[in-house]
Amino acid sequence: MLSFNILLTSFSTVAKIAGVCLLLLLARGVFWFFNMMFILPLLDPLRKLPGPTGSSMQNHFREVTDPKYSPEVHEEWRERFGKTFRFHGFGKHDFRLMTFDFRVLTHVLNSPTYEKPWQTRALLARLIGRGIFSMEGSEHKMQRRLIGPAFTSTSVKTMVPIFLQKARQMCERWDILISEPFLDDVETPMDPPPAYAAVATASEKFRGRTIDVAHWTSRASFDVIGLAGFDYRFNSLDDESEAVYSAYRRMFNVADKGPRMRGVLELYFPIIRTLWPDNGTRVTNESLCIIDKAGRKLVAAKKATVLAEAPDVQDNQQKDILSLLIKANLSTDASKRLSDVELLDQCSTFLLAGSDSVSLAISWCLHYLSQNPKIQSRLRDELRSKSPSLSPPYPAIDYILTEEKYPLRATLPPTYCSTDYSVEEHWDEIEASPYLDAVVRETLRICPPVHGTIRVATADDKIPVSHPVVLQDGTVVEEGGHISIRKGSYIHIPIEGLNLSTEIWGSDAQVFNPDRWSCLPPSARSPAHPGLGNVMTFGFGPHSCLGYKFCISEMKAFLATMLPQFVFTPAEGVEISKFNAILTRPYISGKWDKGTQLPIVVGRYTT
Ligand code: HEM
Repeated sequence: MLSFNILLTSFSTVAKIAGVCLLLLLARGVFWFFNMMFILPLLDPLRKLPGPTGSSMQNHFREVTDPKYSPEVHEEWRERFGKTFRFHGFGKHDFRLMTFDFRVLTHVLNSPTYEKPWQTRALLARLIGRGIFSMEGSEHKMQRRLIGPAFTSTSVKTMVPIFLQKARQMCERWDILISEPFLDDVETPMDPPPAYAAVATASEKFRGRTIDVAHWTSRASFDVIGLAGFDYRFNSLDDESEAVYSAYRRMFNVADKGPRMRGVLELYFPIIRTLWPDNGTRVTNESLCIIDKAGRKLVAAKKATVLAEAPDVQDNQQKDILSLLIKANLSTDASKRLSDVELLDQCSTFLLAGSDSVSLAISWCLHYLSQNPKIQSRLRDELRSKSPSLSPPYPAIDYILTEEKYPLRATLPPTYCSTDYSVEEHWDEIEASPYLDAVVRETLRICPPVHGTIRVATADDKIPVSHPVVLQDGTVVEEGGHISIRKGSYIHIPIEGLNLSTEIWGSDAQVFNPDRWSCLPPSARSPAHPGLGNVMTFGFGPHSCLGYKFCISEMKAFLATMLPQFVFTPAEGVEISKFNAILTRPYISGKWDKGTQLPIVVGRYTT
């Protein structure tokens, strides 16, 4: 009886303590909520800035991030509130900064006070590990120093044969698709589209087939980064069921659906994934497992090769990015070296950063060319006039990969080996095509695959402005003055908004006009415009895109291979829309559930 009483007393003591703890926890929660909703906003210096309002729980995420609305909304806000203003994040209490003032942007993107928010880094780390994307501070600096040399112009030039070879291979697949007998339920031969009537011979019907170009460029660019990044043959152009490729596709098909409430909850409470995994979590985990296994093998094999190599073998010659990275890693101070896991994370980073982004840029370019037949014809004429090698029937098409010059390419199909034309000559012709350069730049301007990026202030700060900001109370912060921002505030960098700003690009900013690149307005030129290549597409500052040159070269190689051979026209009755989920993707309006798609009629160009 006594022991029962003792038990009862101890139980009631424990219950009391638990009750008090619970109450304290609840009080802490209530205080946190009250503080976040009512006290902190009163003290937030951003509340003084002009900007759009809304009801207490209204957010502006759709206006800021959805490409369906963002181009118009950004322009309207900039005109109404000036270059620097605030909008609402998760509700009226959540003030966020947006700016079109390059002085503000330069400060934010260059200062160590501003970092990528932990939410962005956690989301990326879940998918691609802790690579350079999720690094900040000294760790980031160290990784950038190691990785940077693998992306110089010289290094990228050694990758050109891969770009050209994969572009050729994709064109061959398209050619086969176009040549296949037309089945009633797939496609029928058709009259040439009016803009191309002149190019079809009288006896020949224009042979065109609707091809989902986004699907094919995605496969091609994955193969490219496999070879250029790790000398690994995904071969997804031939077989899209390749294990690592399909694991990536499955994983990103989940992520590409965009943020859902569950995803946001998982970010704050990752335990949900373990306790209550849904189908998306299972698919992601399985995919990560496959990628991890393949990646470990690859890193181990590469490391062994690099270690076995004579130390005097020249860098930047016939080397994939991972080999260059391993070599640089080995020659660095042991305490600063990347571990095998970190090397693996870099591989995943390159796969994410280097495949879909470029494939989308190429796809969007084909979309704009299909809608602008005159621009398309002019580009084709330029490419065909440059060199016989750029005109069908490609007398020297096997020139591209000569084994003695490009031993790395020894792993590629033997059909691409002959010696009658050098890659250098071919590439020089492509590089010396001004209209191609303008088309590529214009595509990257008008449809940047990365729609925007975010930074968070890690300390209270004062940001200099180069354009006056009229505060809510009428006070003016003059040019050269400062606006205050407090620790924890978010800054949205509107990449697309800046690329489409009429103030920078002129009244035709939303028009696809490659000619603008022969006479840029001063506001779009350096030093007024600090972006890489005069656009914001690749950012600038210490976190700017490492793959900028890689991307431009790959795009040029693909367009220079496709355009002389094919004609692109919009698929009839299909309207294409943009969706922003990690990257800006095309889909058929009303059919987002079918995922990324960009159907275009691809016809053979005949003279
Ligand atoms: C159209 C193609 C591409 C676009 C639009 C693009 C865009 C960007 C942007 C905007 C950033 C900066 C993000 C931020 O500041 O928050 C970035 C960073 C980066 N990009 Fe790209 N990128 C492209 C292609 C590539 C390619 C092909 C590679 C590599 C093969 C690559 C590798 C990287 C890396 C490693 C970073 C992180 C740099 C750092 O944090 O120091 N990108 N990219």
